[in-house]
Amino acid sequence: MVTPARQPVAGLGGAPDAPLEAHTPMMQQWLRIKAQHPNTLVFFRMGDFYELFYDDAHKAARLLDITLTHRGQSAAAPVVMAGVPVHSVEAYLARLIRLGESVAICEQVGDVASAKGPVERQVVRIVTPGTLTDTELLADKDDARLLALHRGTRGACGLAWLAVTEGTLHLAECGWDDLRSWLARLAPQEVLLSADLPEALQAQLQDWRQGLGPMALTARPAWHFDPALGQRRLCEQLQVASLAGWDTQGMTHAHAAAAALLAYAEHTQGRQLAHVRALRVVRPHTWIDLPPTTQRNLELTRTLRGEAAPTLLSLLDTCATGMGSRLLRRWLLEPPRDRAPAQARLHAIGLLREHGPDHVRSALRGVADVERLAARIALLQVRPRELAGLRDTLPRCAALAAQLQALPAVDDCALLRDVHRHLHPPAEVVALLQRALHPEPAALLRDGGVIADGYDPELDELRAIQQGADRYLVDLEARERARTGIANLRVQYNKVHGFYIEVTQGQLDKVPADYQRRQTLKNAERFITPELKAFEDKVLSAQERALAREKWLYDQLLQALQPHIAALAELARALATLDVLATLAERSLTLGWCAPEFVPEPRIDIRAGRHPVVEARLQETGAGPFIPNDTVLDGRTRMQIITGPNMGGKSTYMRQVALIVLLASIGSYVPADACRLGPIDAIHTRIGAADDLANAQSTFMVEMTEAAQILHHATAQSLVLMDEIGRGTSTYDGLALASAIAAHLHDRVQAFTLFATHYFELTELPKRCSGAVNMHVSAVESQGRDIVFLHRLEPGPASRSYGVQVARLAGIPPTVVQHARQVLTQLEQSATAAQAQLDLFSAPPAPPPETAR
Ligand SMILES: Nc1ncnc2c1ncn2[C@@H]1O[C@H](COP(=O)(O)OP(=O)(O)OP(=O)(O)O)[C@@H](O)[C@H]1O
Repeated sequence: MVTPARQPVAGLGGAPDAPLEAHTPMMQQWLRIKAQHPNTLVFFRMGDFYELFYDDAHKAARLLDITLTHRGQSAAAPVVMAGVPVHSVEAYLARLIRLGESVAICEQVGDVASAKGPVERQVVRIVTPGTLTDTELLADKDDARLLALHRGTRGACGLAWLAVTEGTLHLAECGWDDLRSWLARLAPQEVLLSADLPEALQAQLQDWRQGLGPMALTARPAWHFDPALGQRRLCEQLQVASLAGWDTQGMTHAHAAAAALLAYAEHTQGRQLAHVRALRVVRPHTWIDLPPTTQRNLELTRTLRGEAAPTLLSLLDTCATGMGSRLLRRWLLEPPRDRAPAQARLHAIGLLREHGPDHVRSALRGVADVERLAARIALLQVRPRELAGLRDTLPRCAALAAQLQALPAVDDCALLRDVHRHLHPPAEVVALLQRALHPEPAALLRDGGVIADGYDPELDELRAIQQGADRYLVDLEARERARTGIANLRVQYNKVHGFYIEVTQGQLDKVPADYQRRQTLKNAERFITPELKAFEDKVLSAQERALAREKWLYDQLLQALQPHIAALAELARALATLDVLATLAERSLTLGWCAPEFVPEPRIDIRAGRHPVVEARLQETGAGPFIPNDTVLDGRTRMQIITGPNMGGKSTYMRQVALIVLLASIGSYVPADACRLGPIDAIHTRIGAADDLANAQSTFMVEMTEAAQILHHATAQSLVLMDEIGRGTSTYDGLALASAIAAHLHDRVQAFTLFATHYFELTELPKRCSGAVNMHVSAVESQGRDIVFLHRLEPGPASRSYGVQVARLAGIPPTVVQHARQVLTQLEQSATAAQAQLDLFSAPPAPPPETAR
């Protein structure tokens, strides 16, 4: 029995639920394919269009703003459909991917001419936000990262991630509480989770997405997350007998995640990832912690408004290649705690600075994206022109290697030596590409003209037939004119009718008997002769055979390149590393930065430090010079209580310290005259006030949640920035909390702390706390009332806050300002009287007994 047709939203009927047999053969084919891809939009190739049916069509029409139509009947109901033209599919895909959708591309793989019933179709690849490899869909500077998350027992999480275009798998384990930080840092476009992850946790992940940018969540069957399977698949992937070399025994949660990750990546690409041969295990304390709030507040890769510039990354990224830009972003977000890698980078940057990085940078400009190309070759997706780009790039690498070798003292620099070693492209690949590829190949393989002349005798012969055709047709025309006496007889070709001889009306009486009529026009007739027909068959079949031969040769070429994928991936890493090092060298020279020095004892000692982004903006706008400031924090002085007027530069100063610490830790030069830095394990920030309305959290709640996280996680090796904590509530509550938090950070946590506040009462803290000092940003009043910010950090507390003066500058009406002045005077008088009794920094009371909680 046929089940009643579903009524789709737009009122157009559809019958996807009817039994299969009730459908037309083509819709049966679609339904079978759709059943295998229930959560994915199926782009079903029909001639020059990709069509979507039923619910997919409704969804696509809504998301892409394309027309919903219906055509014919299947299972006694009209077939609801929407389509996009094949030639512009990339633009539609890009839109869907940005919206977090996935698309299964289903192509006609059978022979249209010989097919009985609908031509055979297959899903050839699945395009998802986390597995993009297409150059058109993926910006040069962005990675598409796929992460699989496995939640094990007691909140332990296994993570496995990769960028399909990159070739390195990563594994890590963390607690559920730290997961958000990991997600913020790794910024995956797509997260795979087990379908049986409890709903509450799924909801939490959904919530986190609000603050973390676009991140699609894709549920996968629970059995895909199998640790034993993961271990086996990792061994297969890395082509090793055991994972002992990576010391991942015991990382069962990460193995489980890897199983799901690899299965999904292969499922979407339709093949094994032959180019993914490297594994990196990230241990919990490998990187300096940069919680999501820190990444946001310091505007590392995005401004507070979510824009790409001006940020630290946008200031740094003058990389010559997309590979370099992507690596630089990774360096910035993954600063190692171990100082050895930073030392190595600093050494290399120093050398490049000495000899001018410009020649290396100009040699890198225009170099093809070897990293992505290696992946696309491995996935058999690479296009002819991309391969031509690779062919033209490879010889340049050898020239780059020669340039590097010419640098004096390069042999003393381990990192540059390593780069140099990998800058030699496999000679076979260079020779093969130069021989096989046409100097300027067509964009698409199906157009032909991709394989070079002289590479394959059979192809050359087929091409000779086509090229000989022109000569032959001119000869034939001359011969027929002579034979028939028709002077204006013409031999021509069009796509519909093939070759023909055209004779005008007035000459028809001269047409010989062997001319067969093909077409009648208004003023002429078109004919064919047995000779021309035979010629036509030969030429057309030569053309078809040449195209088929080119396709076969191209496939052979890709196969021949497969053994060299690993070498190309190494080459790509070397190019990217060199690009970033040369970029950091250039930046340091252009912006006047210095090399930091690492010391084993606790210390943040910065001379004449600057905020690089604010400084650049001041320079751009011609708004005066940036005033540098010193910072001295060490084993004895661990906390600065910073006071001073609004707009005085407190936030700028605190952020600049954090940015300098971060830059030094990634091995970059820093915006200062000198910088000595001890070990650092985290940068925590509590800055600004942002309502999290989406999560129903008030400004104050957000403030306290962030402060709580810092108090729980910071250690004596952490840098903590606290900007105006407590201002989200009543004055007394705020003051009480701010003083208790400052005391806790000083006494218990002992983190390096920069504590900016408008509560003057907090300037009393250094009297009791020997590790704390008062600092203030200076300002002076000029001409009686106007305030001039000096932006200089000086010892001691600020004498006043100048809030009313700043309000005046901001344009508050004079009567209101005057009123405020009067209120302020009264408040100050009564506060002086009350202050004597208040002891904010008496020792905290004993904690309540355990049972009382
Ligand atoms: N060292 C400096 N040299 C030059 N200009 C500076 C300096 N520091 C800050 N400024 C300028 O002053 C502006 C205000 O600085 P900032 O936001 O750091 O002040 P603030 O003391 O934190 O203010 P508020 O207390 O209102 O948050 C900055 O946008 C910048 O243009």
